[in-house]
Amino acid sequence: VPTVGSSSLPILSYFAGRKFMQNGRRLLQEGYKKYYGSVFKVAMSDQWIYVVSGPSLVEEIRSWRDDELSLAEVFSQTLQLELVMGTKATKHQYHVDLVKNELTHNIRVILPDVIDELSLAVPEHIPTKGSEWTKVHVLTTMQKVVARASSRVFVGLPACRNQEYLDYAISYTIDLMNDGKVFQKFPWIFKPVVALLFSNARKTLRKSVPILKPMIDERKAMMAKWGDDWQDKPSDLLQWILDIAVPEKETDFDIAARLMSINLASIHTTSMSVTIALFLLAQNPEYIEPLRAEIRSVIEEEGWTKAAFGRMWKVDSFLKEILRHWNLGTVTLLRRALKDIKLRDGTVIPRDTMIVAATDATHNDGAVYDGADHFDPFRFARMREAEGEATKHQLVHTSVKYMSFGHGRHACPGRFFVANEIKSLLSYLLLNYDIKLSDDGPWTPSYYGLDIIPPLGSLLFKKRENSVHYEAA
Ligand code: HEM
Repeated sequence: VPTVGSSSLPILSYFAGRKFMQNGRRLLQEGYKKYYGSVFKVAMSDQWIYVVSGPSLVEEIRSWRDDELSLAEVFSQTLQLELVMGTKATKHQYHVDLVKNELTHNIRVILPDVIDELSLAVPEHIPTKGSEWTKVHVLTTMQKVVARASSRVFVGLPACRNQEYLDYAISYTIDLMNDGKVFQKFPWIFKPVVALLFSNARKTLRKSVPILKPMIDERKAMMAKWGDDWQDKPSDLLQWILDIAVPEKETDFDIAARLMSINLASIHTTSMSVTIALFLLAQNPEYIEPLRAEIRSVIEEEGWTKAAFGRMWKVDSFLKEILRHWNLGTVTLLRRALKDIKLRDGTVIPRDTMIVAATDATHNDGAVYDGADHFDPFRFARMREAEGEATKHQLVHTSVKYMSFGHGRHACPGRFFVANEIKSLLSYLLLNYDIKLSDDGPWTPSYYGLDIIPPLGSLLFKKRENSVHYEAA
């Protein structure tokens, strides 16, 4: 397997790995061009990653079984997940299926709650006065708003308004990443002890348990009294988890660990995407009116409903184009080989290495998208207008050409929910606020290692005179 950006010799590849943090995106694009349709490898400071490109290899990767190429095992060793979260939540991840099935099928029912929560959380976190411009740090504000709206459907009231719980929900991801950096410094034999004694994520998770406990106890009492169903039985992730966890005799810690796993997958991905969207709008004010006009007209006809968000083709396209052009990670479909994997072309991916798809390079390939290096907010809306193409170019549709949510069996199960959540939030913001750049200036997209660096500055927000009353239909 050819190497890009370094020598294969261990010491040289170590230094190349450090360089990868700065110029990883360029190296992946270089490897993609040179070895399109085959496999190349790049050095990261602690491991090699094998990169595939082209439709047939992406299809091949996604077709391997989980006991051969595993998504769950990608970070489980480096982050010592079993010790941080316990065996139950790491080994039997039924909470992922609950997102895929229950959450997705209930979007119409839970959307009014999301909208209700947003309508309270946004003015609280964007406290404008009269017609003055107010400077707002966008990423941290969106984390708080998204954590609260998402928690409304993950744990319901009152925990979704408990600031301490929300802080844990937000910090869990950051704690895990910081833990990973600490664990990396120890030989494997000491990692379990270090994880048990020093993991911040484990501490955060433990601190969330007493906050959730009264709700868990109350719901368990209702389940004991009424069985499977009762009037006003909550429709939220906590309840769907309890429906399985209680007969399985899982502990409160196991239940909290499942909730935190979903917070991990959802809060930062969503808030980063919204933050990028807001900066792009402030930097390109000409995008705002077409979006606002579309939002206003469909909400006037349909109310704040799933049907309305389904008809927002321009908003959908704008969001899809953001993730096409600046995907949150340069690669997706991350998998760890649990044994030597022999691909159809004879390439062998050695056991215990990571294999990924070159998502950013594919998305920015001129042969895949016309004018790929140009951000074209309404490209997907135009593509949908062609005969028979209306669903193929929706935000939630994945393919070998569009892998921002992965592709195949493990494609992001939260994407249907998040498409509605982001559209609700963006609609609320655009109808109620004017937005412009602050003296922090515009966002210049860049990546560190495999990840995008989201906008870290502030924007100015001003309440619009003709704000739209926000009410779930
Ligand atoms: C813009 C926001 C989001 C992006 C860009 C995103 C992207 C992704 C990607 C790339 C994957 C890996 C897919 C693969 O490797 O094949 C993934 C997995 C996952 N996502 Fe998302 N996601 C987002 C929001 C959410 C939300 C809101 C939830 C929950 C409500 C969620 C839940 C999950 C879960 C549980 C998995 C693991 C799937 C599995 O293990 O099979 N995501 N997501």
